Amino acid sequence: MTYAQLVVNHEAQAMDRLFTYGVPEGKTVAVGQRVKVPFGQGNRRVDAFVLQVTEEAPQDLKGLKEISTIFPESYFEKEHLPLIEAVRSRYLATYLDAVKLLLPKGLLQGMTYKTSEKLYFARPGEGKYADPRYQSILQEVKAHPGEYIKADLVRMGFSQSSVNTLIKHGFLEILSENQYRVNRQSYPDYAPRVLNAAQERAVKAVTDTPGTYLLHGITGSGKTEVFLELIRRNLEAGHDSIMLVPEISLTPQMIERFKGRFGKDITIFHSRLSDGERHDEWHRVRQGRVKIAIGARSALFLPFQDLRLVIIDEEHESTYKSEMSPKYNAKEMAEFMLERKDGRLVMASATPSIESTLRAERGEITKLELPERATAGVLPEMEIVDMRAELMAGNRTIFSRPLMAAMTEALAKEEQIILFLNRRGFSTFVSCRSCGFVFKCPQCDISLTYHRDNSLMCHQCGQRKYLPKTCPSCSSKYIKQFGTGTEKVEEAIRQAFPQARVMRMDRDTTRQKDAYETMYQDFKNNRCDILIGTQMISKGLDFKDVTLVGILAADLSLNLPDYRASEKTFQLITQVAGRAGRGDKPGKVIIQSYSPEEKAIVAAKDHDYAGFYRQEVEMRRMLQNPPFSKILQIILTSLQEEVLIKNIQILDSVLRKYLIKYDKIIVLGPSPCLISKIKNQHRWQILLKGDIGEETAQAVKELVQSTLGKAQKDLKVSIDINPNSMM
Ligand SMILES: Nc1ncnc2c1ncn2[C@@H]1O[C@H](COP(=O)(O)OP(=O)(O)OP(=O)(O)O)[C@@H](O)[C@H]1O
Ligand SMILES: [Zn+2]
Repeated sequence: MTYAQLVVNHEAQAMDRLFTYGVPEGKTVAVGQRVKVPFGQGNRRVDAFVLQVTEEAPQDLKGLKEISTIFPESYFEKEHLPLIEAVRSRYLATYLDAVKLLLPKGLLQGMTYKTSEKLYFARPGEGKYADPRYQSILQEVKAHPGEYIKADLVRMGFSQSSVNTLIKHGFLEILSENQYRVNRQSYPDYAPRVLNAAQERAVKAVTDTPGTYLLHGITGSGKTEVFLELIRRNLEAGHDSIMLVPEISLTPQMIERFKGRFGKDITIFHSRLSDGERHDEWHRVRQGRVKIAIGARSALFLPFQDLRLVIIDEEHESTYKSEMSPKYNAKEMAEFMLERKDGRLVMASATPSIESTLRAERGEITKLELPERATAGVLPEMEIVDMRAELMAGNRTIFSRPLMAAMTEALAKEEQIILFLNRRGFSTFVSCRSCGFVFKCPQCDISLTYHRDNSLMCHQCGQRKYLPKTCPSCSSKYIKQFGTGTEKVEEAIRQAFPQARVMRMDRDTTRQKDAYETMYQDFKNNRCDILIGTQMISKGLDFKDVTLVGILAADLSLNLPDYRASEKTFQLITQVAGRAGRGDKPGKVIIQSYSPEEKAIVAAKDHDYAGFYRQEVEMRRMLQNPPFSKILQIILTSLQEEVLIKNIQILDSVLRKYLIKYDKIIVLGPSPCLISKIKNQHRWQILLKGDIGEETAQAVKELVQSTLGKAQKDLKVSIDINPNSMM
């Protein structure tokens, strides 16, 4: 008899092992196939996936059950097993979580293809069917074979009964086919540029030798052109390529460039696709119909047959680390996958992460540089404005005098302006000027954001309420929003420059499906003078007429309780500033700040990546922060605060006792998280910091599970290695 070891579709931690089942006589199964099996005491039929097939009988044959259904499709191959193991062991995930990465979206919910009944022309109309009302239908279908279903023709104004008659008498034919839910929009050709010397060198280095590369190219240095050329060469050699980008820089412009260069050969895989579309794209890849994918993190696991090139754009972004189980890091997994088949990984950024530059310095990966802009332009001129001095001089507005002057000048010259404000939620809280009371969400414990319709909103849970007229704490009338939101900036701009055409781009204004695309086109075609926005406009945009960038509050991100605050601030300023002066007109950037002496701000002003890196890496080394250590974050959440506190204290003392033998790991906490409550769930955390290897992490995970044991019915645990956020 043949036996199969299966991963069963069951969420419980305790089920995180392989189960052995017998394969029915006369049947075969292979790794990656989906089956149904009777499971548990009630023999409920559940989905499972084959991980191993063996002829060897298991030790304990008692109670062995058989697979009940075998589906024909398989979803992964033997060669994926190391990947599944790696995701499981490095990120403390379950088999099921790891396997799910490789499945098409919606599979376990029973999603299949949409089939549709497409019309084809069969034979010319004759006799009474030569009548124009029939002829016009036949001609239309003949000109567009397989493009219409009946409903389409009716929508176009043809009579339904005429169409039916033509089908009935065999003039038109219906064929049903799997319908791919793909976007067929076509794009103008995006012709290749002649590469400059630095671009040429980078392309050659990567082409010549497999391995991992860090491409450090300043803003506007033409990294995209390097990516396109590398992909073209990889395609020419018959291999598959993936380019990962952060969701927010998958801009219409980026899509335009890739579709315009590679046409239909490419799939764009992002969160705005419906589950159905993702399901279909997965199958297009599986069938080898496309050889290139661009997408967010999860596109890395599309089922390409011969993946040899992965490009990770904006590699410094935190979005490559998943915050949901499995909490994998796509950069690490890409490297893992490619190493095993002599592939090439290119991580690119204008502001590489401290970690990647350190790896390059240590010789673990190869650094390539694009030190100059690809167009005639140079990097913009940068100016820091001390907002404290502005206040002292009596300027209480959001805009400093130098910024006002620069805006006036740019508008007069009919040039475009970008105003950047980071993270709206942080800057628009409402407080009482008499007693200091701050409006917070009673459920989530973060400050509420003021909106212009006089409402307050929690951006964690979405609760909204009206702003009262007086302070709930002291009844004073002097309650006022503090700082600025993008809406307020927009209002102030409209007052200051009533003639200017203004657009605001943030999560509120881009919620509708095509809003982003429309705004992008408007700005590109100079139908707008001033673009106000959040992170969304900080990267990737390449508009030649933008000569002025204003960064309204550079220090907001400096005050995050995170060891990466400084790095993030430097990156953000550099990236936004990089939007200025990309054409042949010189650019100018004004950075408004309340802490103008901060090293992140000064270094960004001086375009001094190397200087910033040296200081920052020393600081990390001194404080033993990553990349010189790992952080393991254990978050407990519960509706019941006492249960939570009691358990986390027990856990803390168990962990401390256990970790005594590891003198290189320190335990921080337990403490309430900065966001101490989400949807009424209280949150506390313990942080471990130090030399935490895979085995240690695994041991800690098991210890956490066993210590909490039954208490887990009242609380949830999340364990994350090097988390994105420590809030
Ligand atoms: N070899 C070249 N010759 C002429 N123009 C080029 C060349 N390479 C790139 N460009 C142009 O330079 C501009 C900037 O290129 P691109 O957008 O690729 O920069 P980038 O490095 O990705 O910048 P960022 O990181 O700021 O987004 C584009 O308009 C592009 O068309
Ligand atoms: Zn809330």
